[in-house]
Amino acid sequence: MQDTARISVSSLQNTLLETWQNYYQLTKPRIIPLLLITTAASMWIASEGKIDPILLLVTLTGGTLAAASAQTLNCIYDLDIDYAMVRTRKRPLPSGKVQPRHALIFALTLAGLSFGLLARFANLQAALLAMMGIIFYMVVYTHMLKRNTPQNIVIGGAAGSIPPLVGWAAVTGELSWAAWLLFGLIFLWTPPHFWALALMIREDYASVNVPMLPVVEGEEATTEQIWIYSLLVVPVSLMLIYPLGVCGVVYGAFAVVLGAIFLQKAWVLLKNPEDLPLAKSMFKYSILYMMVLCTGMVIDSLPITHHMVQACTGHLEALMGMVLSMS
Ligand code: HEM
Ligand SMILES: CC(C)=CCC/C(C)=C/CC/C(C)=C/COP(=O)(O)OP(=O)(O)O
Repeated sequence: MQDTARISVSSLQNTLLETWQNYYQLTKPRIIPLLLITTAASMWIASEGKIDPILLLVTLTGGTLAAASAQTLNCIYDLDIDYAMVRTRKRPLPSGKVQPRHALIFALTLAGLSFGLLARFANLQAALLAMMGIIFYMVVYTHMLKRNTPQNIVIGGAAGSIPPLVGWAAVTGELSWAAWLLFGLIFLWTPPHFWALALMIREDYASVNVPMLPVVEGEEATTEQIWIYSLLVVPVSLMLIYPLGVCGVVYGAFAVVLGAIFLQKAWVLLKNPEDLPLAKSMFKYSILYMMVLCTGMVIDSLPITHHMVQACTGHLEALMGMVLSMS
């Protein structure tokens, strides 16, 4: 009797774990951490390094729920092409592990929880922006653009640029030029990020008639576009320092070094458009770039960083004074 009970408890545990894993995978969980890093960086800048930990927790939780809802809705809408593409056919919906109706209830519940959490414990602006992210991603990118134009991810990239707006609004209740610059930075970063990947999986997209740029215009045109957007990303990343003045020299060092590597990779890819390992390297670096750049924003915003920079500046001025007095 006891053995039977033990077996049924164990099988129930396994079933629950498997169900959790299936719904977890529906949310495309590996993408969400970078969305949250851009949100957190925005919050640290907006709060000038003195962030409220509860507000940070609430906003990142609300952002996670919203992104999870958006990605689940995207999986429901794209069930047909996800089933056909090699890269996506093992996802929970095309593989039949989760039913679309249950996924829809899951996604709408996540969106409701996100809105409630952000509206109650952050503010209405952050909650509405998170919902805007879901709606823009689903209506503009997934429904209107993805299957119809090679500019799909350029315009649709605005969805993935909304998280820092949510973070900024959560801290300040409004959207300043700096918030929109962070939006613009991710907006311009998205094409190099995704088109480098799309170069590697263009046959997959061609098999389901999704007009990604490499499918429609080929590798050369795609690597040219990656180069052009990369040339825009780097100066825009420096605009946080000048003219906006919300980041300082520490962030500047991150932005210059990371940006130089970004441009170098984009340039080499431009000269070798059919080199898929280079495309893979560019895709992976695009993620590292955004991750470390946002880390630089956070470090730069900390009060201790400002004190250290001021101390160094003071020592440098004293040294310069000594050198000048000796000459
Ligand atoms: C329209 C805009 C975007 C498109 C079309 C896009 C597309 C993709 C695709 C297809 C993948 C491969 C995922 C997989 O096969 O499971 C991917 C990976 C990834 N994306 Fe993007 N992406 C976009 C914007 C963003 C944004 C805004 C971020 C974060 C700020 C982001 C972060 C990531 C990360 C971290 C990965 C790696 C996930 C992994 O390691 O498997 N993406 N992206
Ligand atoms: C505030 C808020 C919730 C904003 C939304 C942020 C968000 C979910 C961005 C997703 C960007 C992305 C990875 C798109 C890929 O979709 P795809 O359909 O091209 O990818 P797939 O082919 O791998 O399914």
